[in-house]
Amino acid sequence: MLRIDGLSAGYGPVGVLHDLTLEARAAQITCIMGRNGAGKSTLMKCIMGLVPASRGSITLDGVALHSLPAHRVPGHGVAYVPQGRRLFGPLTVAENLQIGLMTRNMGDETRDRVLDLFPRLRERLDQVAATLSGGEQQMLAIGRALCLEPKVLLLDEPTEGLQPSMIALIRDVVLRLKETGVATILVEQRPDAVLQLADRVVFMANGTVADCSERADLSPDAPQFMAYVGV
Ligand SMILES: Nc1ncnc2c1ncn2[C@@H]1O[C@H](COP(=O)(O)OP(=O)(O)OP(=O)(O)O)[C@@H](O)[C@H]1O
Repeated sequence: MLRIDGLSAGYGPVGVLHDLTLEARAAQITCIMGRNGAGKSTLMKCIMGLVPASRGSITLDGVALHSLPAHRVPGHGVAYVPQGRRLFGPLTVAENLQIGLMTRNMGDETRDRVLDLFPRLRERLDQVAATLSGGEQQMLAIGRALCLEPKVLLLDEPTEGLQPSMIALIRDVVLRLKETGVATILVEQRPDAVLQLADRVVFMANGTVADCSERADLSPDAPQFMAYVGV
């Protein structure tokens, strides 16, 4: 289980996260919602060690991630698909996947599992990543993350700007990963998607957790959506 306790972090003197506490459990999808600037992406970066914690702790099954250098966090089974995907554009699909595989010394079996989830990538292994469509790039970004066989998967608005069929595909993949025990933290702004996917919904405001609800306790007109997302 990923535990975040009393986390504060920011950029230089600017504080963004304040005394934030949450858990992401294995085989659960934890959705993070909040208005623009609430600190959702900063939280993801902090878990990955890309933004240092100034207070508090982030632990995964007892390992103190907050005291590791950023390049060692993925090795502990935490994979991150940032907003904007950040692929290696000049490299091919196969090379991008290879970089994911090498991070945790995974082999052909893992690669095959990922390509089974995204058959379109299998057809395009030699294509340069920068020439893929937006949806294909997102598949590759998620596929590369899955090449780590992660215990925890961080997805920052993975369906932003995608067409409905691609959104449905990504939703199905996230649900299948849940069945395999992955703890997913999904930043998502659309209540309909959250209500389909989430086990728990964490609403952030001003860099901290303003509300945490079980999905079963939320309906499409739940006041939290209006209060913390404005929809
Ligand atoms: N590199 C940075 N340097 C300084 N301030 C930053 C930096 N990145 C983000 N911030 C600030 O941190 C605050 C939180 O930003 P963050 O991107 O975490 O919010 P968010 O909830 O993900 O927003 P959005 O929904 O718009 O993506 C914002 O006020 C933003 O301006």
